[in-house]
Amino acid sequence: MNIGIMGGTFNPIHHGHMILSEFIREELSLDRIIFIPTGNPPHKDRRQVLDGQIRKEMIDLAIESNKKFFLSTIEIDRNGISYTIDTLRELKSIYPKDQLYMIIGADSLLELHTWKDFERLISITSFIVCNRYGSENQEVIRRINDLNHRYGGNIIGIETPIIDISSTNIRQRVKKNLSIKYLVSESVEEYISKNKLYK
Ligand SMILES: Nc1ncnc2c1ncn2[C@@H]1O[C@H](COP(=O)(O)OP(=O)(O)OP(=O)(O)O)[C@@H](O)[C@H]1O
Ligand SMILES: O=C(O)c1ccc[n+]([C@@H]2O[C@H](COP(=O)([O-])O)[C@@H](O)[C@H]2O)c1
Repeated sequence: MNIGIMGGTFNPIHHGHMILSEFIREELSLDRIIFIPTGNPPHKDRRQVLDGQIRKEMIDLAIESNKKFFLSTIEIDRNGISYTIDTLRELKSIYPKDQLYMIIGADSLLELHTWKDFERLISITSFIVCNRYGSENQEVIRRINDLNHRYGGNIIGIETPIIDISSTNIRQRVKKNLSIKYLVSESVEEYISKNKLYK
């Protein structure tokens, strides 16, 4: 199987994540996409991040209608900070015969050199990079070529639609009592409202 791994804080999951995952799945003929919410995210202020169980429940709701979308709680279930190198090692032992592709946005690519064991990570992982509003295309291409050349990486840039949605913006809108309709699924919108999240 060809499997896309969509890792993220998902605080909350939004239509940017969903549209890009489906786009990449189709473009690369992937058999499935596995969403992996971070337990304790390495590069984010934990005080701003909702409990893993709540973020997981929102992902469950959002992906319910797509049979090719799956959720894994390996990072939430693991103690300590969720490093991608550990997650990929675990996934490779679960899926030894399958091809794994780690999907990231261009903003994450520009920070990749700060990730744990990044040289090793790049040499053992195929990355798919999506365009992101605010990340300059030429810089992204230059960075991909440089990492592939210097570290023997297999980083592939894909021309994806630019979708200017972020979890940060959604949290800010909820706080200001502004609508988040069409930014997240209806089920996630209801869940956020019912549980008074991000107030
Ligand atoms: N609109 C988007 N376009 C392209 N990539 C995205 C988009 N939203 C998220 N991503 C990518 O999805 C992955 C997980 O993102 P994450 O859950 O942190 O969402 P976010 O919207 O970036 O959150 P926050 O605003 O809280 O930083 C990251 O690799 C990120 O670059
Ligand atoms: O392994 C690391 O050091 C590392 C540092 C920053 C981010 N990541 C991963 O990158 C993915 C997107 O992260 P984020 O913070 O944008 O939600 C998610 O799977 C994180 O676990 C991983």
